[in-house]
Amino acid sequence: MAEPDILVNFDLAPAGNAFGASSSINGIRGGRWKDRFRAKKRLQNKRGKSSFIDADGNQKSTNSRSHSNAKSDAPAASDHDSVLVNRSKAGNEHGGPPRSNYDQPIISSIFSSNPAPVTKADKTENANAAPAAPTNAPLKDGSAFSTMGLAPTLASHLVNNMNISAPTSIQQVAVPQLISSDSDAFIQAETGSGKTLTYLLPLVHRIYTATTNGDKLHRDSGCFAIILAPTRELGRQIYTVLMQLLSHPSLHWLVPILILGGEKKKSEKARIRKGGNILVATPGRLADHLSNTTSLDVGFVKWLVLDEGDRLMELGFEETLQQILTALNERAQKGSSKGSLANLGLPDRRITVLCSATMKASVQKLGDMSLKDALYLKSNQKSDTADDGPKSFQAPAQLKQAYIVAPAKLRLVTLASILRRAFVRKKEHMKVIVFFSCADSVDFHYETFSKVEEKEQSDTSSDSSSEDEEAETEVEKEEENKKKPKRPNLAAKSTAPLIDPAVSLFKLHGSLAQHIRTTTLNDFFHEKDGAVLFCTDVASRGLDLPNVDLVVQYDPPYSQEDYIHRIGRTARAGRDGRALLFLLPGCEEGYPSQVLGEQHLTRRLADEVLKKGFGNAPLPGAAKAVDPSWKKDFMPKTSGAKWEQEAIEFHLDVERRVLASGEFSNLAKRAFQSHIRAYATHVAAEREVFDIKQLHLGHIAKSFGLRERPGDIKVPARGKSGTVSSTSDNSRKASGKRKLDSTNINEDGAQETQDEEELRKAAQMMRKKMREHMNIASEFNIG
Ligand SMILES: Nc1ncnc2c1ncn2[C@@H]1O[C@H](COP(=O)(O)OP(=O)(O)OP(=O)(O)O)[C@@H](O)[C@H]1O
Repeated sequence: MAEPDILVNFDLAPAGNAFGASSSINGIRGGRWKDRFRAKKRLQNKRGKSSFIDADGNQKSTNSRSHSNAKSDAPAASDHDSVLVNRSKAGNEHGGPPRSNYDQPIISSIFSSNPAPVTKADKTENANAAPAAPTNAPLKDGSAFSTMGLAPTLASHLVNNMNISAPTSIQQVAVPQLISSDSDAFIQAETGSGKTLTYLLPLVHRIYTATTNGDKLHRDSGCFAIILAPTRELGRQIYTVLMQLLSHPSLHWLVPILILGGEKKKSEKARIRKGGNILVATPGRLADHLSNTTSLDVGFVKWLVLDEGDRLMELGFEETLQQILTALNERAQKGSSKGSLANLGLPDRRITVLCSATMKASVQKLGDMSLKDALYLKSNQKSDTADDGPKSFQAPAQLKQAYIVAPAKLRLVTLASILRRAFVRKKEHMKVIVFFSCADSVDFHYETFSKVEEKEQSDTSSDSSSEDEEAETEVEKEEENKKKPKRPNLAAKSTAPLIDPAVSLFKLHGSLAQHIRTTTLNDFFHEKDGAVLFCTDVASRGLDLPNVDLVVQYDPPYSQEDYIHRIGRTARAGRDGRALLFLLPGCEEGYPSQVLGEQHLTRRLADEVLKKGFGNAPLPGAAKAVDPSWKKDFMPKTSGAKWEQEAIEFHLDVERRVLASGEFSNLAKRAFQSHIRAYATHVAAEREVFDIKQLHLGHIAKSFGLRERPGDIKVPARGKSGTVSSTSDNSRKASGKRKLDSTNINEDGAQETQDEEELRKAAQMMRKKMREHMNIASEFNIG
């Protein structure tokens, strides 16, 4: 059938604009506009012609079989970088429109009409300057764990079995204090400075020495410590470090328990019944067990650690934390059913330790709620460049921070260029993390860069707990697992031919089922070849992933604290690392000075980055979008630079995939919509820099491979296949809440804490912006 399905993706202006006459198309008169149009298409097909739409929105026609006529029909080579593409070269991977429609050429114009940066790069900056001396590394001044008051067994266990020979600065300051004092404490130190061991070592030391002071304790003696983490991933990581610490034979009686949202409650209950001495938990699930699990004995709890304090507050755990504190106070007054543990050398009162790399109002509020006469413990190590004034946050000095001002339409190709370059010199063990503002955008970009045909099975259902009958005990669970067929590898993992075929691509966000999140992180952690992780902020806090050399913030963070935590996934424990932030030309260029002030960021030039990424060999696994013979006649006369042409081809290939596949197109539309919504939720203090009114929605849509006018983008309703609603309809329904990774937030029992009023205003602004664009012609108003 010659139905021109492709045109449903374009906003056609009234027929008169598109075809030169409102009542006659190619001399065909009368009847409905659609019928005339179909007749015209039939005529064209008979003549062996196909049509294309140029970047200025004009319908053109040319002979697709004979190149001799091509020049006369084609648009004159324009000063902008449009290119004619024969889409028949591409496969129809997702069951898109019929192939005949796919043969129509399209135009791309990513290098035209881009706003120029409003600020100039500082010529004196040298991005290749040697990094400063590390500020979060183990000390090299002869400091040793054995001289810090730690039990010799523990100190030698660290050196001999955990390969940790010298303390970091914060460990040197805080461990002796926490061993000798019963005061509450607030530990503030840079990302990757070893805060986990800083609070674990003193409490394990004190429980260990208590066993040598009096009666032997055992797993049933009660819970001595609770460690709360804001995310399940972080909870699991803390638990792993704790297990390593307790793997010494003299400590094997000390049993840790992990209880997390998203895990089976019944098996957790069984573990709690068996007894455990140190509990690592997410707040929502702990509150649940405190209310419903009678065997959870917290009458003895002597330590409460609140890791990533600000994040705990941000995710809306304030009320839950208050409940937990109240429950712990009540149970402490009642005492434990196991009797008294007096005179064992454990603290008389419960010590609360609050931990964070950043200090902001929410941490102070949590401190007010939970701490009493607390010690403020911070690292002694100063960076060569920083002054001594109080800091709300600071990045490790050796971390090289940079930003790039990339126009919206060039964002995708710039990202491709950066990722490709990242693996040129080294692949082994090299890892990159790319942060996006929302789960939909992660999904879209993951799909864009993935090798679609060979993608491994990935399950995106959001709840894993309902899929199996819950096992009563660990033993029963084991038995059940043996009977079950082996699960395929469920990691959200793929290969990345558009970066490098040897590189693996992973994705992580809160809408993935818990078992996929866990497997994905685990696989990324152990990946020996090059690997890239596309993720939301679910991976920004506390995660300790080895060999992360580069952190890219493709979407800027929601606050300066998020910035610090995101870049803190690299340059850990004294290692080198690089961080790159994407900004749009215009008001966003103020971000480094207006928001990050204390940090020093060098500027990288978008052109230079693109040249490096696209100037050499074509992307290894990329399908070639442009038929060379067409290219000869129609490749635009821009600067003629190879890198520009390669970048255009890369982008066209993505646009082509969007046009060809309903599924991929829906992914792109959802991602675009969620991206805009997310943009509207930047904190009020930063809204001058992230001003939604300045966004060019058409250009943003382009970076998602979309060619429609933003107002015409029909975003499919989630879960109701076949039903679509326009972006503007959906945005009308938008709550405006920053609930971008909802599973992560809600399953753990957190509520929104963002100022409702502030968010409502943001949503209003976003809706206004969308309405404005409904009626404004842009380059997407084709026809
Ligand atoms: N004394 C030490 N010597 C060498 N490596 C260490 C030392 N202490 C901790 N590490 C390692 O440093 C890395 C970072 O530790 P950790 O995750 O505790 O940092 P953090 O300060 O909590 O970071 P974040 O603020 O990002 O959560 C881990 O891989 C850990 O094993």
